[in-house]
Amino acid sequence: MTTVIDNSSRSKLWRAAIKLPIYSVALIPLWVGTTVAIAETRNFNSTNFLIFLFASICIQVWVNVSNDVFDAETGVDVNKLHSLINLTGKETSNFWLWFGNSFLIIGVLTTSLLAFWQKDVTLLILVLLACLLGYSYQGPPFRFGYKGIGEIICFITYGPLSVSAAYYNQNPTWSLTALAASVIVGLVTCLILFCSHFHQVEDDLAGGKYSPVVRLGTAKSAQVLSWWGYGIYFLIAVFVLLKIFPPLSLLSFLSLFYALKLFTHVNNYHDQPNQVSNSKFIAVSMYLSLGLLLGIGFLLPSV
Ligand SMILES: C/C(=C\COP(=O)(O)OP(=O)(O)O)CCC[C@H](C)CCC[C@H](C)CCCC(C)C
Ligand SMILES: O=C(O)C1=CC(=O)c2ccccc2C1=O
Repeated sequence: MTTVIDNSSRSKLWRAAIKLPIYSVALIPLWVGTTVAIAETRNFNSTNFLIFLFASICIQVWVNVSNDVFDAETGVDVNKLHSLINLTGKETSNFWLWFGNSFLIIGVLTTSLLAFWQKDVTLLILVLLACLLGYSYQGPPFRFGYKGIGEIICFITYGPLSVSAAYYNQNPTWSLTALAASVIVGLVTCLILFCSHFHQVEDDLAGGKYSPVVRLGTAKSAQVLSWWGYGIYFLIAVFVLLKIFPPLSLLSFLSLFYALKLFTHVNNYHDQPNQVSNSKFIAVSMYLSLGLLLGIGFLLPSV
């Protein structure tokens, strides 16, 4: 059977393929790491911030484009109409691979330039480590995301590695507050990835991808999601009690509005792919509001 796609559906598919909301994962670690550094040093290097933001966005383009290329090879994306490869044809795979790789090269070169100016390779090492782990999530021969350990990689890369890199880019040393904040950012980022698996169980199983949701089943995964989410707020409260975070970090609790919406939605529709497919975007709203408010909580006491 041939699926006929009209122009307006096609432009919707292209918008979905570009995944604009997902680019928040390149912004929030940078925002949180930078606000902790500003709170501790009362200095802000806007040039370093903007250059690293540019590098992070380039690297995120590579993550997204190469994911579609690698997933087309295993067949897990056969029903994902907004995969770049399904939109433009299998023969364009090599083009997209190199399109993505050029963004990776630009991102790494830009980070190298920053490291060169700072006369310190730490930033570059952190970013290279994140990229290597990012590749191992989706690229051959590793494809760790297919083995159900993608969430761990996601936590390390978008949490401790990215937030520490952003902090180090402003203040070349280590900080307990930045490390604690990176744990929070990492845990919320994994929550987005976890939510993205609910509607893909059938295709993932067929393509040999054993995501945590495939392994646990959707009902148990929905419960895990709620515990995981509440655990994040509990951890923020613990960091405040231990005085690692300022009391104003509790502003991030306002994001509970999206968190509760997410937990209810996924618990109601975990086994209905059409209904649960938007949970990833509710998770992005929770992530964005939590991350932005956490950063504001760090900044306000130093204003
Ligand atoms: C592409 C990713 C998830 C989507 O995967 P999946 O194929 O399961 O879902 P779809 O079928 O819906 O597409 C993201 C994977 C991210 C990876 C675990 C880690 C990447 C790390 C980056 C290189 C870190 C960037 C650091 C920068 C911000 C300094
Ligand atoms: O396309 C996706 O589903 C995701 C892409 C992506 O880059 C990312 C990064 C960090 C956490 C989750 C996700 C996705 O879910």
